[in-house]
Amino acid sequence: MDNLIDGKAVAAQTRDTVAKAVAALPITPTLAVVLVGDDPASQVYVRNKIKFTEETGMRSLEHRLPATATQEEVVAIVRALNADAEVDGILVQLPLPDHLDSNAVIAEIDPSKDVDGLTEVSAGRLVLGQPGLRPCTPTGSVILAKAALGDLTSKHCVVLGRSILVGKPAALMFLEQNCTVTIAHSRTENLPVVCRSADILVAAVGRPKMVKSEWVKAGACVIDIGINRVPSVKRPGQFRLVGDVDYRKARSVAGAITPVPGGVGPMTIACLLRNTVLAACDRREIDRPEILKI
Ligand SMILES: Nc1nc2c(c(=O)[nH]1)N[C@@H](CN(C=O)c1ccc(C(=O)N[C@@H](CCC(=O)O)C(=O)O)cc1)CN2
Repeated sequence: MDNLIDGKAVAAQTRDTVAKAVAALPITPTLAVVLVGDDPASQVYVRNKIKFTEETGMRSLEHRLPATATQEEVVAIVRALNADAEVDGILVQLPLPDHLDSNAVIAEIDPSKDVDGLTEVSAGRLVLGQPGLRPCTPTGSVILAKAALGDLTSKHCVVLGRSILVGKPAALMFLEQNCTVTIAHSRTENLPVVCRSADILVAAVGRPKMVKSEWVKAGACVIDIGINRVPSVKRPGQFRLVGDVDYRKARSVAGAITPVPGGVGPMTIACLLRNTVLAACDRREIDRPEILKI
């Protein structure tokens, strides 16, 4: 059954489009990445962010701080990057070590360089329907849904999850695509019934395989944002990645579905690159490249 939405392939296409947009610009956008501590997954993500930034023709700067870094030290780096006219985008890799206040660090980022779309200004622009920098994972989810369905106008989109980082912005971004949006969550009554009413079901709850195949309407498009590490049965002592959807069974019901891994995850980095170009254009009063429109 060919109903898999290939996030790796769409991410590669998105990076190609970003590279074309960069090649046509009169400037070279610069992304600064801040990594605090030595979380192994964060190190991999940051390595890939830097690699793809450079592969798409942009410049990257990397700032690494030890896990013992103080709030003041992290904030000082962000402030220095805010003041550096060469820097177009600032990304602070999350999660930060527990003793640091992530919200306070994010609040320091100059909104014009907020390529993660996480500052209050970016969130406010999204709510108000104003142009701005949208969060990367929700953007990737919209691009994948469009890759499967084309125009999303009038589709009923159910977003399962209401986190500030993913669920809420995803709901608003599907609304921007003229979907009729329902936000569902752990206290929603008849959750399976609500989910089964969706043309597009976006799962962002962070609970492994919570969404069962019976929750999926026949032919629906399922976007699984969950990336959960669970113990591997085949390889004791090791972990494997699963989404929020029971993929194997849901795949036989859905019209289109993203896998985990290989679905929304790779789009997160591709959309970060896209945001870096958009931030560079906005800051330098260059029109946003038409080919980067969603
Ligand atoms: N500042 C940010 N921090 C974090 C973000 C973010 O968007 N901004 N998101 C995640 C981590 N993340 C990017 O930073 C990210 C997560 C997952 C993937 C990805 O491609 N996942 C693969 C599987 C990779 C694996 O084997 O572990 C997949 O799903 O196929 C890319 C980026 C939290 N922090």
